[in-house]
Amino acid sequence: MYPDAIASAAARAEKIGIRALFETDGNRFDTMSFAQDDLILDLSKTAIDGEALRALLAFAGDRGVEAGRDAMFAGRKINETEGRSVLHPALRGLPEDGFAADGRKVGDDVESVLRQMGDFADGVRDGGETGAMGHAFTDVVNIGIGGSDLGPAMATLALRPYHDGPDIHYVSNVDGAHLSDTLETLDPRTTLVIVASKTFTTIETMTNAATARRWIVAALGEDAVKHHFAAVSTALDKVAEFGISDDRIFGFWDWVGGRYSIWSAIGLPLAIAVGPEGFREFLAGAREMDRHFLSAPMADNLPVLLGLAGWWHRVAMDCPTRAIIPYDQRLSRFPAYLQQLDMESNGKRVGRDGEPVAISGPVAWGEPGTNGQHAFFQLIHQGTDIVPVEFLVGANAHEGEDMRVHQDLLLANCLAQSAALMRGRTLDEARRQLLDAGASPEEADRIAPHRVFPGDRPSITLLYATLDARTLGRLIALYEHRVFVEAQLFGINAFDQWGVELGKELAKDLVPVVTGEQDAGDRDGSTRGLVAAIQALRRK
Ligand SMILES: O=P(O)(O)OC[C@H]1O[C@](O)(CO)[C@@H](O)[C@@H]1O
Repeated sequence: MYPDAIASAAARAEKIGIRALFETDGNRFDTMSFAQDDLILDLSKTAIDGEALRALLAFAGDRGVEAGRDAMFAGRKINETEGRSVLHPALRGLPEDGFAADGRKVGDDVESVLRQMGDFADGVRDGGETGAMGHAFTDVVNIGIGGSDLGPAMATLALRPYHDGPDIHYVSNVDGAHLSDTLETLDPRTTLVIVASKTFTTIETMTNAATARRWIVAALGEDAVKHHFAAVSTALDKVAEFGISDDRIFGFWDWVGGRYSIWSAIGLPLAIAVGPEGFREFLAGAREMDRHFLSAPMADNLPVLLGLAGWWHRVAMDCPTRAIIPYDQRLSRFPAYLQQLDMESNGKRVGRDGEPVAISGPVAWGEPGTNGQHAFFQLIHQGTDIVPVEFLVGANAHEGEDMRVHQDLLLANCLAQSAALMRGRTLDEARRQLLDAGASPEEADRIAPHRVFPGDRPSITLLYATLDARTLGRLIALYEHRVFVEAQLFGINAFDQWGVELGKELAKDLVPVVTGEQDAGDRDGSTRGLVAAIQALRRK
């Protein structure tokens, strides 16, 4: 499945452990941390040693990571099951980058939508764009799901210190509670609704959009729809049917995957929040990472190294999950965003050739630190499964000097967690500590095993100066490319998502059963039983 050199590096890693690597080389950070400008990737607290890294880099070469990357940037149709190019980097490119799909340059189209977004965002922000009764917009509701929600919602929260536009609300769930709880607080006269859907067919989004439309029409009349709605989609014909006026329709292209679309017009709510210039800085940050991915040698290339470390933990170390723990409250939606990016991309059971793969991408999960410490870190430190942790932390906070203690504590906690995971606490150390605290030898023997931390638990730290638009752009692009690198190593297509289809089909089929128009027929016994129970409970 993978070269002997990696297998022997993995066996050596199991035997030696991470703590011993630091004992033999106290300067390990110097050789195992890497940087793109002020963004630092620390791999030193993994079991990857120099030899393992060389073997992994050679494996990346064998798996055609560079060739695959070049094919993606050249606009080749690497999403073979959907017959599409994968060109999200073009959305943050400059004209001189020369991105092209189907042999046609795309830079002018991208720039023209960006200008349209910028003009509209400025209008919403300065009151030039108004509602049907001439009021400026105080609130924007983005209706979308998956890639049409998670990216802009995560980024709007992340860039809160730069948010000087109207309030932005995100509604994704078809559960009526989501829309109802949001609209309840808003005034239709001052609310703009953005319907964001690549396909403009997603049932959750279309249902929420129709309800929001009724809310606007009930308050302001049918004619208000054209003033209070905007749409982002690749399906311009379907948007027009909804009654949205042409100048409020923002297009993008089939070479942009939903979970890679934050850089497109899907980012419109973010542009309204932080302004078009802030949005351009965000794009520029991502482009910086693209250029780094394209030009840095493999051995210094952050997306390649992060991808190799991810693959190493998943395959060579056999860890089924990874935790993403931002020590940055404003990145609290980053783990959820990465779940779609990572698992919708690399959760595949067959490779590009249609043959089963032995292992695909890991489960990604997480919560911000320090909250996670008081919830699930117990398992990460002492449970029987190894969970590689990815810490993200900024050296600087946006809060003033009077709150400096918060950032100091945050940083100290982040560093403490990765150090504790790496070094652990031996039985002897635990026993000694108990004795020093006054325990009797019998008591120390009894309690010490519970206070042992095995250590040698891997973590990766991503350190940045400050969470601003440029850095957020770099971080997201880094993870996008990491997912791509891992897909190359697994041999799978990261850009389709057939695994979401079956549930959608069955849900459509079950609607008349739930409404009682059809009976459950010959569906499975559990579904029949649950439908009967729902109907009984609904009558109560
Ligand atoms: O933007 P759309 O077309 O509404 O799709 C929303 C999401 O649904 C999915 O297709 C999966 O259900 C995602 O890939 C996508 O981001």
